[in-house]
Amino acid sequence: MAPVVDLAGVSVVRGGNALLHNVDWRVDESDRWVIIGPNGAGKTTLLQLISATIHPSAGTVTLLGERMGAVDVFELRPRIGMTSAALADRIPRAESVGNVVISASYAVIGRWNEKYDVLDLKRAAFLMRQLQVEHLSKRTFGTLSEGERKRVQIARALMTDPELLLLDEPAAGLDLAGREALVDTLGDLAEDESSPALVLVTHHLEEIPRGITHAMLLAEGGIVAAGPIHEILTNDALSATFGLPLVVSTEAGRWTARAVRR
Ligand SMILES: Nc1ncnc2c1ncn2[C@@H]1O[C@H](COP(=O)(O)OP(=O)(O)OP(=O)(O)O)[C@@H](O)[C@H]1O
Repeated sequence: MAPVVDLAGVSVVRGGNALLHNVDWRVDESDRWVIIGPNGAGKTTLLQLISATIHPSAGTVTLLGERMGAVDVFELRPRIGMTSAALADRIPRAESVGNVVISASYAVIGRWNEKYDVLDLKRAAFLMRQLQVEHLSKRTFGTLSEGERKRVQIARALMTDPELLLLDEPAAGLDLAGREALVDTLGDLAEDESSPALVLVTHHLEEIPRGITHAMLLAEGGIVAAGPIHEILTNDALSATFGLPLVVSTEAGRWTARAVRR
């Protein structure tokens, strides 16, 4: 089976600075990855690469078996689902939740004059049920809480039945109860074998859901460590990534990190 993501010797340079340098990385179909790193590490740049949004300055990026530069990105993008704060900002606040979700099948935000078939309507209803927002389908996006908006965005990202799902800081800005509820839903998604390959970016180990199989630690545009999560999230590797002594612990599939008291 071809990898879902295959990066070889990838660098991204802007204004003479290497935002990413010499990144080699492979994501397989059954993988669920978390990418962790401090502000400015290059996490968003990496997601832009693997969502076919930007091209590398050097190296090769192969997504879903298609090499970037040799494929029409407009054919590739519907095969990749993504949520991020930047995409959320583009959703019209007056649009209904049902329309926000279903309009992804036409790669537009919000409904215009498209005709949806029964399968589209059924899939949108199924996803709203899965993300527990079915009762909100007639509400406008602008009236939702932050936690409800995150769930609607994930349902929208899954609408095209993508082969790769990218979640950029899905739990950012949620209160404790909202975070725990969303992380639990993401755990169900990650543990479901029928889910697409998953790549989730976060700053906080507490936001890693159950079912995540792999971790990448990123700092200053380079990979500090990447591989099976229990081999990667060690005190030493995490301390090196964030530049301070940290202790990592794990219980019942969840992770925490705290600074060592001097
Ligand atoms: N177009 C650009 N030109 C120059 N520098 C850029 C450009 N875009 C991003 N950068 C810089 O590249 C670095 C990596 O940015 P990126 O957004 O990928 O980091 P990040 O890990 O997602 O950070 P955060 O956790 O704060 O969101 C940052 O220092 C940023 O200022």
